[in-house]
Amino acid sequence: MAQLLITREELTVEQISAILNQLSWANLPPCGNEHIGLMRQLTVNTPALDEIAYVTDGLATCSSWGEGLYEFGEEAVIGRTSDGQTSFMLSYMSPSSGGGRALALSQGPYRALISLKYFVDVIAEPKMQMGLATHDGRPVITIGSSPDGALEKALLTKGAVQIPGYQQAVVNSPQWISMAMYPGGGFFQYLRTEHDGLLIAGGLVFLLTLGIWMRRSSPRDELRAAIRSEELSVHYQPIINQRSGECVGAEALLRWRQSDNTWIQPDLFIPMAEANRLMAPLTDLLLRTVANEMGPLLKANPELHISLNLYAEDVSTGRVLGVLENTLIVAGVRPRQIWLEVTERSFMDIESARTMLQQAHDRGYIIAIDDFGSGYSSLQYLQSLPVDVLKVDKSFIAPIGTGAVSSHVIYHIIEMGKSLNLVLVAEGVETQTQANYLADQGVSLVQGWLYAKAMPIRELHEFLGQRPSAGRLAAAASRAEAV
Ligand SMILES: Nc1nc2c(ncn2[C@@H]2O[C@@H]3COP(=O)(O)O[C@H]4[C@@H](O)[C@H](n5cnc6c(=O)[nH]c(N)nc65)O[C@@H]4COP(=O)(O)O[C@H]3[C@H]2O)c(=O)[nH]1
Repeated sequence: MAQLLITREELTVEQISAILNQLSWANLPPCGNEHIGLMRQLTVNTPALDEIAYVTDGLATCSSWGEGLYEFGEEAVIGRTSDGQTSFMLSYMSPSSGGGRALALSQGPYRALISLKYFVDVIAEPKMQMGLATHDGRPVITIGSSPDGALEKALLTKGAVQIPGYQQAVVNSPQWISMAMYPGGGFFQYLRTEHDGLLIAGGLVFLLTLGIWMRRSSPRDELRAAIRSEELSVHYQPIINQRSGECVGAEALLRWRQSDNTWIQPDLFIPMAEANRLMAPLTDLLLRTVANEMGPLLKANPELHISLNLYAEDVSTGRVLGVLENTLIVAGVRPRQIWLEVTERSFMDIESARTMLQQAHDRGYIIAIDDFGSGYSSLQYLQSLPVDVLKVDKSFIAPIGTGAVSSHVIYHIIEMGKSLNLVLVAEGVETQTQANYLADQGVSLVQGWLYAKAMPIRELHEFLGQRPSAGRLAAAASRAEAV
């Protein structure tokens, strides 16, 4: 886990430094429409990033969310990237993004802000404590720390001192110290306290085994092994028509549950898979699992659809079309029940993307643009590609009803979608206020925790059975399975 936290940190810093370089190279007139549009597009397409601000003399003159002056609170510089170009500081989000604490990456006049909450999402194991500190032991983020301050003490000693009553693991990188602690005695403590003799006698064997285990259990190797042993599973998040209350489909989302029952979030392991060329096997696993688990339900309910996330290379190579044929289509699912979600990141090679999406569209699949941002280039893509559905990213839904500057952006996105005759799906709907606003604007397809979180297939069957108009879906699926 300590290694995973550092991996997330390093991948995030690498990705965001590249974004800041891109902004500097673009050299656009500060705070003009094009400049704000580019900052917004980069923010929306980068899950880790909450906001980019353009700063002069400690004042932000504009940000991804528009114009408007605001002052940064007291910031503390805590380190620099190895090339010295980007510095890290503990900072604050702007008032329109909620004002919480943030890690800022600063390069020239740009400040990229990442909410500290982002790093907390790494684990879902309640007893695990985790912390990230600067290389000299100053805590930056702590997760689940206990009142005895054990985690903070361990971080200050850079993990050199073993805190009684905990198992602890520490990983050092040139910039960071990452620590994971678990209460109670574990295997290592048992060996150390009770069986010193055994430890010495077996030391050589133990170290050899540990060496092999450590080599095998880098996060990358664990992910590879998890894909091979199908340790990853798929959860399904319902998509609801809020006018009729019916569940019209579901989005398939990958989940990784490790052998110690820790859940790892996709926005951590997917970048790791991308960096290690593991995305193709991951997509194959997704499609196989969805065909097995949801195939009968979809076959029996022609009106129900499944939304699948494709990654950039799935789109540029077109390889995924063959995999779809051999999995979902063989299982009797109709192409129009399959929505392929693609993000703007897939359009780096726009010509290959256009060819693949056109082929997919011609075969009857529905093309959805995911995590849609409102930059100028987005509109350009929308007009030139065979797109049917626009999935409005949750970052545009969250500000609805808060009075934040960014809350107006959603209105323009909806108008744009309507003018292009696209079906709109709002993602990340959490409150009734958001749902009412969307209904008033004519957006009927919604997805979010207000209705349901992503769930395993068995719970999806129960969910469908409980919905008044959708009970027939589950019943029909059971009949189909029985045949
Ligand atoms: N705060 C909040 N969040 C909500 C709410 N409703 C849904 N979400 C979360 O929003 C994400 C929606 O998926 P996405 O934008 O496609 O974003 C996905 C997608 O880009 C990627 N991903 C997940 N599964 C796959 C996959 O099978 N293949 C590929 N290529 N990417 C995947 O990982 C991203 C994150 O997935 P998840 O962590 O499952 O996070 C999911 C979902 O759990 C809500 O009301 N509030």
